[in-house]
Amino acid sequence: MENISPESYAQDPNKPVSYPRDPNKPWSIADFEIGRPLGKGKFGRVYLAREVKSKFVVALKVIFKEQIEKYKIQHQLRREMEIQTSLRHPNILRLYGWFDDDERIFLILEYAYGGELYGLLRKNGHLTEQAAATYISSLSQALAYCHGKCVIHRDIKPENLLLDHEGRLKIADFGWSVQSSNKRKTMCGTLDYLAPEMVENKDHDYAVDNWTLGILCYEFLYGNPPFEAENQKDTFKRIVKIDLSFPPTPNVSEEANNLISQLLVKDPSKRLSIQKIMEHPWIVKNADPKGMCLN
Ligand SMILES: CCc1cccc(CC)c1NC(=O)n1cc2c(c1)/C(=N\C(=O)c1ccc(N3CCN(C)CC3)cc1)N=N2
Repeated sequence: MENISPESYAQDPNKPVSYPRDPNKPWSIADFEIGRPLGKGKFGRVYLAREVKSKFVVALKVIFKEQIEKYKIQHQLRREMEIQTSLRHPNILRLYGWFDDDERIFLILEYAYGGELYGLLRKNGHLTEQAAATYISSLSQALAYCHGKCVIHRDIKPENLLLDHEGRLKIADFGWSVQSSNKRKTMCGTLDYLAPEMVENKDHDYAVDNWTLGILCYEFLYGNPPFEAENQKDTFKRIVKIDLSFPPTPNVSEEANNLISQLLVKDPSKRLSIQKIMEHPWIVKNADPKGMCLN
């Protein structure tokens, strides 16, 4: 199923199936034609797939049950599925449903044609201020929506950000997200993106996602995360010290650095709120209101 017709990308991610389906009949692998592998993570692989009857294109994430047992991620996976199924936002990848067989669990995910934002960042080295501001604005809107539903993502990094066929950002992989009631203390995500209160294993709340927006904005514009170091220990030290510097870079404005400096603040209560991010002059001036960014 290699060359899927481009018009199928125009499929509406919120209307996955257009024919009446027996809600009690669970999906099975027989309902899908499997295409090329799209990517692989620690716990599974993702394949391009198409639902046979409706021809609706999806991404099918396959996770082996023995891996779930081996890494003891039952709770994390269940939380990811409950959270991502319940979220409906243009910048959050849809989880339409799931099914399983003896060995595997299958997640039926929205297909993001553009692939990982990470790929774009690596290819171009850095993003334009327009692209960076558009993605930070989209992320802010998605996070405002999540925080409104008491969900903290906690693991926003370029590898978990996908692009659809119109260059619209989609947050994927809610594997580390939590309902904010139970503030977990487990370390999660690579250190580069962790806020001080997380690396210092303190209680953390929504403001960790605001911190991460600062990290991402810096990385989008400068091509690497701000506290990158030779090893985790040094990254750790740089984060807790807020050892932040802006190399003089053409095409990166002072307003961008101003926004980043108001997010990478040690005291979580002093970080710019999501609302204030969306009203920041650099965002207002550079972000595409439709959230689309065809580089
Ligand atoms: C198992 C894989 C995995 C592990 C961990 C976290 C995540 C979330 C990102 C994932 N991926 C995941 O869940 N994914 C859910 C997905 C998904 C991944 C996806 N698309 C792609 O991965 C993709 C990759 C390259 C692509 N290209 C076409 C255009 N070319 C110019 C470049 C290549 C086009 C699409 N759509 N829904």
